[in-house]
Amino acid sequence: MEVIVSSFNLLPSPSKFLQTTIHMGSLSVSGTNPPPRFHGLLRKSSALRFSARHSCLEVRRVSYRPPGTQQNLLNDISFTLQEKSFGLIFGRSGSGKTTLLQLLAGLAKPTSGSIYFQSHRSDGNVNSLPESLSSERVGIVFQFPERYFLADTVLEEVTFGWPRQKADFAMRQQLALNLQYAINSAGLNTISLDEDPHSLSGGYKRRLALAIQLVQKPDLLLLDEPLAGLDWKARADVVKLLKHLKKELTLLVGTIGFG
Ligand SMILES: Nc1ncnc2c1ncn2[C@@H]1O[C@H](COP(=O)(O)OP(=O)(O)OP(=O)(O)O)[C@@H](O)[C@H]1O
Repeated sequence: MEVIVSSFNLLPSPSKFLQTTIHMGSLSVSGTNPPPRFHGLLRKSSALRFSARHSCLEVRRVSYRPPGTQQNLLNDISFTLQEKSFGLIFGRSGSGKTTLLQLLAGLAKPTSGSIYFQSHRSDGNVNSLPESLSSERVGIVFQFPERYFLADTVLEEVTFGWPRQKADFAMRQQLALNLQYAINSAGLNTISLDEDPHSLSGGYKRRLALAIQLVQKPDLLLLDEPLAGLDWKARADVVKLLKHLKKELTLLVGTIGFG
């Protein structure tokens, strides 16, 4: 099994394209190129610069063995991803991409190793204690997210997880701002919020899935095969949207790639 995490903003040389190869079991892969469908996103992110103070997602020596099994699905994985950059995990089907994303989203706990946000000063030294990835700070969009739509309207779908009891004014104001941010950021402002989610085009369904996560204003957004099942036009649409989103948050995408 193998998983490759590729990013143009891996530390410690942010201006240079670096590729981290993650060794799993006895196999390793090197010299592999990212899948072409994400090239535009990766090229753009190489132009990013460190800000005076920046925060990174740090994955350190993470291994994972599902409870009750004898074999590790992930072995000794380490990488760093700078905030507001785009990272790509690519590997063969069954190599563990989804498992890694689930660990990052806190849906399962690593058997060993650690996952945290670390803030750095401009000289590269750490600035504070590591912070855990709380569920409010991390969003995850699963493969074919439209299969999990439950509501009758776009508005209900985006606000599905909101508190049902009466919120005070400050909270309602914050929720309204978050809603506006999610709708605008996901490019849903051209459709009616009364629309049935199931009647949307493939590309708009993916936009809606993104809006559902964006409404909680995460720092890190994880996407599992965000282009799967889309035609070329919808794919281009989603890639364009991701390019826009990486200006505001850290994106990590899992996708099939063979090198
Ligand atoms: N809870 C579990 N117990 C045992 N095996 C598991 C468990 N979860 C996943 N697996 C196995 O671990 C391997 C990695 O699965 P995972 O879904 O993470 O791979 P993937 O790279 O995302 O695959 P794909 O590209 O096909 O989605 C697969 O062989 C899968 O069957």
